[in-house]
Amino acid sequence: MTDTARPRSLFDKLWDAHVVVPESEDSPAILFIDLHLVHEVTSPQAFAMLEERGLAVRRPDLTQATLDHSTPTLPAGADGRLPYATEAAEKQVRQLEENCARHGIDLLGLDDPRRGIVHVVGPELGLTQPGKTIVCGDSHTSTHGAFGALAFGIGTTEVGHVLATQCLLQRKPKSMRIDFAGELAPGVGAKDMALAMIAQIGADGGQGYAVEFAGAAVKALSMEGRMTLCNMAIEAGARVGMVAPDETTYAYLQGREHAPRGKAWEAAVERWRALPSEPDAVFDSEVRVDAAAIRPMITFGVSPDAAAPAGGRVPIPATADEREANHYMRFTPDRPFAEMAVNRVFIGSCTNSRLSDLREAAEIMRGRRVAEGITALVVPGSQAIRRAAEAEGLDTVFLEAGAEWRLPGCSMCIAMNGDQGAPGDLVVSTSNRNFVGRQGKDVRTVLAGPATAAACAIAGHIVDPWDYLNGEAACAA
Ligand SMILES: CC(C)[C@H](C(=O)O)[C@@H](O)C(=O)O
Ligand code: SF4
Repeated sequence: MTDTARPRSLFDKLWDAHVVVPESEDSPAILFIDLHLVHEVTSPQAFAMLEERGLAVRRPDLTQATLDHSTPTLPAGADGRLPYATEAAEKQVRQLEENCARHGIDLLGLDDPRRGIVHVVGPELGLTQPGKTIVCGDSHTSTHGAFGALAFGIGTTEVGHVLATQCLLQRKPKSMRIDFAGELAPGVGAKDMALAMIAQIGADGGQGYAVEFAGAAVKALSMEGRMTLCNMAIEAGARVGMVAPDETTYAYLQGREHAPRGKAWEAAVERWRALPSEPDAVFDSEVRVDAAAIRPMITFGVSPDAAAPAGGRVPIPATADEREANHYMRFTPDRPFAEMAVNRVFIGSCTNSRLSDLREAAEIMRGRRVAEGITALVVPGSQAIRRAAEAEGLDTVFLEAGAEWRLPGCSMCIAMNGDQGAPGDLVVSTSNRNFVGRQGKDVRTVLAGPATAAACAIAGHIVDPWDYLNGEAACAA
């Protein structure tokens, strides 16, 4: 039962407000879900389950679907056909189109000017709002927590449960607050914060916890930066990452397609202002990260916690796992990262494909050329971002630098659509997972922020983006 006298955290408030039936020893709580996001990979079996049981979708009005994982990022060929990687990919797309049509679910279809990666379009359309419970059959649903929502990934069976009932069985996780104290150095971004945090607490450091990111450096982040940070919560093992809503949040949301308007907007903001954790709220675990000490980061292993400053040296592997990871990555221990040659660069994914990310990459690429022999792919997170980037000429910057400018989707983040590295390639990627084979068979992935990835494309090897940034940052380096 809720102890109303206890000072509550943002997470407590979100949880309490959505409990339909409280948790007991024998049974998890039943939570009401305010927004269910759906994509083509984890929904086919869930819809099939509904069919088998003759069930309808309980709340199509609270369900939003998009196509992102399997969609090509190259346009249709001369025959008018999209270059799908496999028949299975095309089938997934068709299946979601049919399922949405049958159940009256709004789908951001292939030709929809609002289509994009599920975790990019939810916020963009103003569907993601403070105070909501948001689920999706996708682990990076934590991204939406950037708005002060309780958002987490669920499995396909649970997707079926939510489609059928708009509710979900859940046990309340423990709570953790990660406080980023101090101010970031110039040229350091949210991705660097995420990688530094994961390196500090480990890829399982957040397991079993709902994490609230707090502190001056988090407060100073844009919504894009907060989304990047919450997106990576899952890579620290936490299913939930959150940031308390504030003026930055409201300014981002106001006027968006699904945001409340007029009097309803004012009432909503008033409700949202009551959400942040109370000063005395108690967390099961508290972590402090020294934000000022963070440098542009990269990963050097096959787990996101194997992260270090890009300007440093390859750590000497100490355990059997580290030796195995090092063997796969083929990095020379104790040598500068800058000696490690790069084959490909991917700028995109739900972690780093928003307009601010593209601007950051373009700032480095402007007036420079991608190094000989390197393929650089820039994939905006949504059609809206693609249009906005083109309106300010970022596409020209990338193309003139010798990079490719593609259509929105998950693309090389997971390589389900055919965009992938060749065996042995070293790929510097702004995505969130560096697992073995994630970007193609035997591909070695180095995770980084957009500025670092762009700088690596220009240099042809791993590099600290501070080498390319002028003014203050260069002096600080
Ligand atoms: C395809 C989907 C189930 C998966 C996820 O849950 O995260 C994907 O988005 C990923 O990033 O690995
Ligand atoms: S961009 Fe990558 S991490 Fe994000 S939803 Fe797509 S596959 Fe998953």
